[in-house]
Amino acid sequence: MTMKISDFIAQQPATVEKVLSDLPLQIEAALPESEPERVILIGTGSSMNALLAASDSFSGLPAELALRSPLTFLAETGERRVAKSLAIVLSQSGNSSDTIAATKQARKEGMDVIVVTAGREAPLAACDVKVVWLPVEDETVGPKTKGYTASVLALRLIGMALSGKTMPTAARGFVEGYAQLIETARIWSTNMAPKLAGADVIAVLGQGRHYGSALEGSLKVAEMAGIPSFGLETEEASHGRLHGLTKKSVTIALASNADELDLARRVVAAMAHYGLTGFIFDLTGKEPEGIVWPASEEPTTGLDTLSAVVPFQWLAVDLAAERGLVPEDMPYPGMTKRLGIKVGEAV
Ligand SMILES: O=P(O)(O)OC[C@H]1O[C@](O)(CO)[C@@H](O)[C@@H]1O
Repeated sequence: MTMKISDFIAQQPATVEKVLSDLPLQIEAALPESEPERVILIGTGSSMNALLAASDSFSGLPAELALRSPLTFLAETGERRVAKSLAIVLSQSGNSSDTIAATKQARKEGMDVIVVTAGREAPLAACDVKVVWLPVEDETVGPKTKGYTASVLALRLIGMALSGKTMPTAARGFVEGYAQLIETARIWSTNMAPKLAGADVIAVLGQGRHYGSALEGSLKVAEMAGIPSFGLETEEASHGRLHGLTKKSVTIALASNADELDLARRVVAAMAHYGLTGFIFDLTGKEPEGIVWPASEEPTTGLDTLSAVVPFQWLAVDLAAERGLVPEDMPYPGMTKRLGIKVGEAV
């Protein structure tokens, strides 16, 4: 039986449990012997979004932190060769050509490299690197959902392990709330999709780690439902971008604390004055009505980055259906192959 994206979305609580139980040992075995002076996070597309969503878990390290797309990494020279560098490379498929090239280059320069991937047969894992395996190898569709979730969590665990920390056992309580979120967000999306299917643009705003969530949420909508969609920092959006919206546009602003909520409320209120549609996903509260977010963690472990994207995953599937598209196919089948961005069989 062919698995659908809706199945993968629903499997995410089980994926989170598997990552929490299986990956810490793999990560311990993959860490370099000596402390790195520089950590470079490398990935593209959904994997770049996951790196952005998890990068705060590396910020407490004494090492300098850099985040690079594979092509930017390949084009750079100099500095990174001198310090003891650790490249952490994420590719959910293990088939992205530029990511493979960047990995080979990092090894050629003598860097320690940890690859995070689900692609057991893919060329990336064969690059003489340490590998952390994401337990999502059956997700062979282009638009990833549980692969993204597994990636963010794996990276958070790696960031913590590099700082000598482990995920608090209380984090396991998150899974229950997360399962409830998957269900409530599904119902919310079923109700909302008919109202949003005519949008000319869906903008997703987020600040801090949720800039990554905003990029990922908007990527799902674009690649499954074919609606122009983009992610922006909420702060950036308030500096001119809102003028590019129309009365047919929809903006969703993520907020994960009081400051972000204040900014999101100001943005949405200003938009409403001009008849522009905007609403808020308050990850610590009760907005939008119907979605039950997992209880906020104190102190934060950043697990809300797993929650923030869930309504967008469902919305992308439902909007595709509303527009007569098959989400697994993406609006322009064969695009990846034409772009030449993947090795092997690409959709
Ligand atoms: O994580 P990977 O497998 O390197 O893929 C990166 C990106 O490539 C695509 O498969 C196609 O661009 C995206 O859906 C994905 O986000």
